[in-house]
Amino acid sequence: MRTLVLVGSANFTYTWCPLARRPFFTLSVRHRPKLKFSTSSDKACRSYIDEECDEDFLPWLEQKACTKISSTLSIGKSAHGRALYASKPIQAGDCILRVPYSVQLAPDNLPPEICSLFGDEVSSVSKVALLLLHEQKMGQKSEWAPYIRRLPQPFEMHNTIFWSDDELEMIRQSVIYQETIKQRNHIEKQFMAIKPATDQFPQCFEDVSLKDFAYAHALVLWTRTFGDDLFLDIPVTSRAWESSRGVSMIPFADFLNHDGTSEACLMSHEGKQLSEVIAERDYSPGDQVLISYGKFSNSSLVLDFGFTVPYNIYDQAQVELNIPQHYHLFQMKLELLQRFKAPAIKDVNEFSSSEKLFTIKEVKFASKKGRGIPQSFRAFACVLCSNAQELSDLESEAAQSDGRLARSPLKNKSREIEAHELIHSKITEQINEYDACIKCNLCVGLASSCYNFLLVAMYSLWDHPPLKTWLENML
Ligand SMILES: C[S@@+](CC[C@H](N)C(=O)[O-])C[C@H]1O[C@@H](n2cnc3c(N)ncnc32)[C@H](O)[C@@H]1O
Repeated sequence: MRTLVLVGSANFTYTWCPLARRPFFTLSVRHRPKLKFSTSSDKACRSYIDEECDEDFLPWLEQKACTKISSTLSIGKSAHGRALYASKPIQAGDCILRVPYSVQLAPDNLPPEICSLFGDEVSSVSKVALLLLHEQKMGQKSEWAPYIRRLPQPFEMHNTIFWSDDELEMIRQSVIYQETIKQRNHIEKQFMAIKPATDQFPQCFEDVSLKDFAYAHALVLWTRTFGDDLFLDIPVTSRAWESSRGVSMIPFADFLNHDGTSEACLMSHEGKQLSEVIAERDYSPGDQVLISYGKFSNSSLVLDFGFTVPYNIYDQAQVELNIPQHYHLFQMKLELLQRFKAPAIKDVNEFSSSEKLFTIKEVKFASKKGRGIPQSFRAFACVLCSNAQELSDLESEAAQSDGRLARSPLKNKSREIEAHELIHSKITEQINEYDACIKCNLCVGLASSCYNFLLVAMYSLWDHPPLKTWLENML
């Protein structure tokens, strides 16, 4: 088994925008934590505290909000940057923080005279990104200065859009590569769309380059839609969450780090006009409080947040299966697959869907839950391996049942085995590609997590009883 290494710890460079490097948030001075070496009994649980941040940030925010935001959390330093720690005992069910909408940064905070110049093509993410740039330009005069100067510096962000071309080359065979290129193109288009408006306000946006905008945009990002009154705030990238006001940055709450296994998350109450976190377990003073940003695979995490986690239960891999033109009965197979297309299954980690791209994810052995090898993947392979008579049998069987191909095992067992051998060879091919990445010793975290879930997916084939012995011999 391979060792997992966090991608976020690698030393990435920024070569996407060939522009002069300068700090994005010029106000930003990330202070080293002043560690307390108290002789009192609270020494152990206060040594993590970031005094500079803890002593003035929350009082400033509470004064601005005219309400208490948290009485049980302190701002501290962790291996993953700033973090929130329990400063008092917390019990499961306690509300640990409440941030009113009035102190969240949303598109409607942007001056209306600027906002009115934007067309529909300018996303709310871009508007919040511009708001950050605007506040940054105002420096100490900004009413958000204490927040703005604590936002990460470019060198602290490892989202794949900031990877160099060489670094991206290492993940060329992964979907993250295409998604990264898509994100870069999207940001460039958004930058072109806002430019005519920002050019009219040189006092606010003079010298704002594509690179500056890209960093601000990466701090905010993609939107999702939610229900009515109470809903989950899903972070749309490293610091922003979505609410009815659109994408918003939620000061203080955005010091919370991610644990994919945590049940706690940031929730928004439309009625109460606030976002809050309820503790899902007890905490002792000094414990770091983590929430889940969502059910994200490592691919999603590295793309949108710039980090991966060592063992990610939401990891999945996408494997492509094509019908080569020279294949026996090519046209017939193509038509059959198009006519009986499996319904698209979408989830938060699926970047792009194609009838030829199949998502495989980990299955739970004991309960036999989980999707493992998707039925549509097996069906595709069955069609590829079938002769004319078998294709016609598959067609009438699908027409008579729920319209899905190859729902039951093929009558010809050796044909079924052949289909699974095809799946096996495709997965092996992909494992070998990732293996090449691992050997290059640069993209270890990402590649090895893909390797693990591909292996697990192969094990899921064991659920097909006739193939169990064959697979046992193979593995
Ligand atoms: C919402 S912010 C959390 C506060 C952040 N640590 C800070 O210094 O301000 C999200 C960022 O924190 C870092 N982060 C959060 N959870 C992490 C984890 N489990 N592993 C590594 N980095 C993490 C990543 O850089 C991520 O983009």
